[in-house]
Amino acid sequence: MSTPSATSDVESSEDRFSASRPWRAKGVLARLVDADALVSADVHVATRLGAIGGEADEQVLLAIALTVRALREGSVCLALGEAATLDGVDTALLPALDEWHAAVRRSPLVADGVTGPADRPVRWVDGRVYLDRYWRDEQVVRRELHARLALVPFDEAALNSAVSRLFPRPDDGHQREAVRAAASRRLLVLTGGPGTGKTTTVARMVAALAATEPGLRVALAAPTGKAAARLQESVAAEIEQFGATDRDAVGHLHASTVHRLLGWRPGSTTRFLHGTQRPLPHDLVIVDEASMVSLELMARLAEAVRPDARLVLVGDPDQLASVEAGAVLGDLVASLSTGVVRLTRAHRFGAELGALAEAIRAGDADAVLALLRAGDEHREFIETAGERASAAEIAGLRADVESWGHALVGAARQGDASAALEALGRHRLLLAHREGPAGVAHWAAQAESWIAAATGARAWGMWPLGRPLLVTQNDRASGLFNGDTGVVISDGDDGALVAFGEPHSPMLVRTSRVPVVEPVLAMTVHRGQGSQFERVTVILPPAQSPLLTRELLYTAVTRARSFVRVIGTPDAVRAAVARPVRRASGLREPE
Ligand SMILES: Nc1ncnc2c1ncn2[C@@H]1O[C@H](COP(=O)(O)OP(=O)(O)OP(=O)(O)O)[C@@H](O)[C@H]1O
Repeated sequence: MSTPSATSDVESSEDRFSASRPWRAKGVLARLVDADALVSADVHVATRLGAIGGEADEQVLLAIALTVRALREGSVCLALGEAATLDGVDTALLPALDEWHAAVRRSPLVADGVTGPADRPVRWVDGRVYLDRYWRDEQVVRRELHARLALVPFDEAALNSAVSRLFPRPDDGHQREAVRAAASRRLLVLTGGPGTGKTTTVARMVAALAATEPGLRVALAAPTGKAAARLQESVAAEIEQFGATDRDAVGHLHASTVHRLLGWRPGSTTRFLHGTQRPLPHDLVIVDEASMVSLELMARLAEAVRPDARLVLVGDPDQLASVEAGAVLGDLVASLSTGVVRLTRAHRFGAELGALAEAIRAGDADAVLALLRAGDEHREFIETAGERASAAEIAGLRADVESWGHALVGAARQGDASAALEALGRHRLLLAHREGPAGVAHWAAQAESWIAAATGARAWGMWPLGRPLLVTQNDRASGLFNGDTGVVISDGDDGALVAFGEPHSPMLVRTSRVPVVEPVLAMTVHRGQGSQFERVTVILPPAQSPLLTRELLYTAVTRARSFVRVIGTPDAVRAAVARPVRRASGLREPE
């Protein structure tokens, strides 16, 4: 193993105390920090565990630090054999694999294998290194979900008659299959791209299962308050279409966040009221936008659903996964041979955008570029000559933002909440990064100044009329959730109100009661998840950006209902398509 690099010996005092440079890091850990392959927190966790557990072997500390990095990047564990593929990691700095495995397995910090002791902070299983609590969560998810895959008896005659009634069209085949699958096992993973009928299927599935099991207790949930509100609204609209018998059988369905369903305990984000000891009372638990559920939350959910109840996970595994570690939905789709139904027929999403999304999903960069370059009223590719778009290259974006601003400010001045909310959904500017030339901060300021110049609206002060706002914290008092968006509108007098919700049912909140908000003239693709807009412009970062992934491009493109404009270099498009996110986990591995 190596000695500290020459650069670390001549570091400036500023470097020494920078947040990313642990001053106590030595040897290979220091070199990996210098190479930006590790940050201070990775090294800190490893050295603290080493100090507590009496482990000084640099090879073990290196494995732990790289595992912490992997968690930071969304993986659940680190396969030591793949450490050399991590960005910034110089293979020459890594120990020989056999020697490395042996050192980790004999460490007093490490439980060796699935039968290893339960009181060690780190676990090694088949070449993968976990912080032990993630391994335990993975075991819970695997055990609880796999146990639900056994076939269960159900009233076939009642189900068939309900399915024929609820899905009368010949081409509803996949949706009918999904309902049968939900009846025949206690786990269903229902996937599909935007507008493929997932929510419609959920509503009709509840009705069909309620026909076979009168009195069925149903819980609907989603990872965010916004997604839960959207689920509730869509399911309620679908139920309205049912005949009286099915409507009565289903009753009123309320959707909540997964956290609230499990019984949030104040002061703890990881412990809930409901769990193995006190399971949820429901017979059917349906979780929408399940791609955003982390491993940890999925483990708590899986424990809390009664073993004899049904769990239905609904989502699009090709979208960006949860911010926290784990991509459980994707892992389940990749590893389960039963219990997964994918809806493929796009009911709403325009065919042209559907083809583009499919080409991204399939990883076919040539097809993606050809579809983008073909350009029509649904898609536009602004191929920038350099990494930064010129004024001419962003002229179309500017025109869209200005027309968006006119609609927002016009409706706001009239005090017309519905028109303001309708305008809000007309266009959204999406970016991969928060900071930098291709980041939200820069482009939001740009958009705000364009709107101010075009409309004469003031761009300062807390509540300028027409300003779009994003709620950044859940607030029970006002019923607003992190991720909700609204528009400042006139109260008809000298003051302002903020309109939230949907255009057909706006919710008006006094400015004094509005929770923590920020202007939302542009947002990250991550933030845009769970929402759709008429027109979307996505500005890609340089091809080298680590955030530029297939899931990012897919999520951005599928936020558009009718038009998407991609601004960037062809290299950036190719880089995105070529880089599916690989989140390491043991869930994909056979048992
Ligand atoms: N079997 C069907 N027959 C006719 N229309 C349908 C059918 N299934 C879905 N739709 C319609 O297709 C549109 C999209 O359906 P839905 O909202 O259920 O899709 P989704 O996959 O949940 O979309 P998203 O991912 O955006 O939430 C809706 O307008 C819905 O009414």
